[in-house]
Amino acid sequence: MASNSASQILAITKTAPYSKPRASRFHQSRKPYLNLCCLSQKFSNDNALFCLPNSKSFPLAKELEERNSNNHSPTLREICQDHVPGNVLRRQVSAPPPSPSTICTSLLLEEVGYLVPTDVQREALPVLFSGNDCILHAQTGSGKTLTYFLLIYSQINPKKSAVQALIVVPTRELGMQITKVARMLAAARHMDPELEQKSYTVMALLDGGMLRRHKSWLKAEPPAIVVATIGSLSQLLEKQIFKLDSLRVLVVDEVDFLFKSSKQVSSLRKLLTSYSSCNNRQTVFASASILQHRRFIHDCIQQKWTKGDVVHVHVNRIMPMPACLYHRFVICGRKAKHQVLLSLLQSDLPESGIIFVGEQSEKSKKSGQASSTTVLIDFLRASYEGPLDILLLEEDMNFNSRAASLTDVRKGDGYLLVSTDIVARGIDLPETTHIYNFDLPKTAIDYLHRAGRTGRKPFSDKKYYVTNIILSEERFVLQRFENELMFHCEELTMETQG
Ligand SMILES: Nc1ncnc2c1ncn2[C@@H]1O[C@H](COP(=O)(O)OP(=O)(O)OP(=O)(O)O)[C@@H](O)[C@H]1O
Repeated sequence: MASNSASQILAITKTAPYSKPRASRFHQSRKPYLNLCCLSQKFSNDNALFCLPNSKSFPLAKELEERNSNNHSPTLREICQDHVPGNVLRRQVSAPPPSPSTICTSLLLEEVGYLVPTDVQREALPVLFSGNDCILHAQTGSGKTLTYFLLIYSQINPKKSAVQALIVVPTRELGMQITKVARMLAAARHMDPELEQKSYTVMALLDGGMLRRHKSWLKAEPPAIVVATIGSLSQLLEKQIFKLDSLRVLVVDEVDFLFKSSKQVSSLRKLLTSYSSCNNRQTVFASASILQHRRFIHDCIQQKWTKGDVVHVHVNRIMPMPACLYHRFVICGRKAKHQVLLSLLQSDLPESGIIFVGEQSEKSKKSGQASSTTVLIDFLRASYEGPLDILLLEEDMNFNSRAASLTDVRKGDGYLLVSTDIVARGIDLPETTHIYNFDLPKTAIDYLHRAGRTGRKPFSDKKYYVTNIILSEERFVLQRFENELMFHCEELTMETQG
């Protein structure tokens, strides 16, 4: 994928009906000046995280023409430029005009093929551009990240030396992914004639990072955007290494996960109320799963985590699980699980897959037993003869090895990633076609997020597979997940059953 990116951008641009570069007339003409060389250089390094639709399946110019002639629903760019008159939000408060950087960002998205907004983008962007706080509650893989970045890039000023946007994430891995998206979108500044000299700086303040180096950077020249895990962020805020006085947008991604975590919740509350005030910023909470959302919204207002007119954008409320996922289960004995997985891999021929394994208990660690992940990896390395790379990612690995696994996954050669729930939240690996629950997750919400690591191409009509390898006594647990999340799981019978 990475090696194709430059040619994809060029291919799309050839078909796009754009005029010659006229930077000074940019705003009147609404036709972009796109520094292709510069963009293609940037994308060739970073795009592995951002699935670029291929130009053949995404005929931009043709689609634009058709949409223009058919009284179409708005494109992403139009939403950003016009704030969509007559949109879902009726109580628009004095909406500011779209900033050049919002338009540039949307133009950049269009150039890489992101023409049509996803449901959550269509519903939430007008709300966000109107200045409201927002709870983005939409399926996994539905494009919530871009939604809040379009808001961020509409609000921040690269000429100002202060932290203006903060994105809080639960894991280092998700933080690294979001930082890359932020940096990719920052490339849009090259299309804005007013911002020639200044760039949007993005800092990743993540657990396991080099905080000492970050401290000097924060003091010398505060970045416009910070992506942080709550632990690292709190350390620096407590020591007053930097302040959030100029904060315009605060995003808490995977908000339900962070509020559920006993380690992180008190720091999160402090961030939301003591280090900055909801009256001075726009607050965005995002997740595919917000249990008891009415209660949560009530708490948001009561505790002043958000302003009183926070809008709950809830997409696909009837069906929390993406419709493109096809769920199956195989019942077998404990000892046959490895063999069943192997047979599934041989018959499914995944393009890439993630195999979720339960975390090792403290008791089993203390007794010196090998973890299930290690046993499984050893088994696959000895028995799997297919073309995919077998990789491991789990909490107990050090940060460097974790980063190396993710880099290998993103090389694009096809992978079988054996992992614990550490990759279940937010990680975007669009090449994943199959999920295997080697061990069932503990809760329905965990099932939803694990399953959501596949089916991450918003407009694809492909089917993606989630397969559960269970013991007969676990059938009722899976049934409970099915009822709670309203999906159907089909039984698969296999000859290798033990
Ligand atoms: N308008 C769009 N057109 C095409 N692809 C898009 C669009 N918006 C987002 N995407 C792509 O969809 C994929 C999923 O997006 P994203 O990671 O934001 O999902 P999410 O809603 O945050 O999911 P999760 O809840 O699992 O974190 C990404 O690869 C992203 O590049």
